[in-house]
Amino acid sequence: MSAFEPLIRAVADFPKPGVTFRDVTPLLADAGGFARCIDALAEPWQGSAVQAVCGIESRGFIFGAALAQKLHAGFVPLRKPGKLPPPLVSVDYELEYGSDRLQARSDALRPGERTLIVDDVLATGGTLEAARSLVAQLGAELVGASVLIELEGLGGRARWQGEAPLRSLLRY
Ligand SMILES: O=P(O)(O)OC[C@H]1O[C@H](OP(=O)(O)OP(=O)(O)O)[C@H](O)[C@@H]1O
Ligand SMILES: Nc1ncnc2[nH]cnc12
Repeated sequence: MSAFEPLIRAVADFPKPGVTFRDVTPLLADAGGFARCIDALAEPWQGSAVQAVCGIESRGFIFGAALAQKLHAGFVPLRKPGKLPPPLVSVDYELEYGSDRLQARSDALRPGERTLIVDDVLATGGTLEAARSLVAQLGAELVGASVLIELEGLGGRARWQGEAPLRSLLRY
């Protein structure tokens, strides 16, 4: 078991019956655990010359911003609708419990900018695939994606398209 796995709380039947919610707030509240988690997320990308980290609203902002600092990269928020002013690029996607839209400023990434996508959880993979599509629309170079938690039963990895590696620290 990893050092920070005990800091993730499993909550049955949240936010709806049948879903086991993986709550990362105890991990965030633990200074040492959170620091070790960011170190572990950063480790595979240390030699990859990452220039921008895209974090997905909202829990992906927390891990993505800390990871961007660790990798000496900029941070780009990929946001839910109605949060960013135009001009924007947008992608619609399906969630484990609903549907949503992800947006970025149309000049958020430079063409060819070496970009890493970060989120807390990979479930059905719709969110991460939407983020990949936004990065492609912006003309950046996708280095890869990292998530803290991969829910293996939900098929998210199979939806991930292209050559860029997808890494997860914990799998359930
Ligand atoms: O792989 P998927 O099935 O697409 O699901 C994963 C996404 O679901 C959660 O986000 P949520 O929309 O609940 O937002 P939050 O981070 O604001 O809580 C999680 O933070 C991921 O972004
Ligand atoms: N089971 C889950 N736990 C936490 N975040 C999630 N996002 C999508 N599915 C989730």
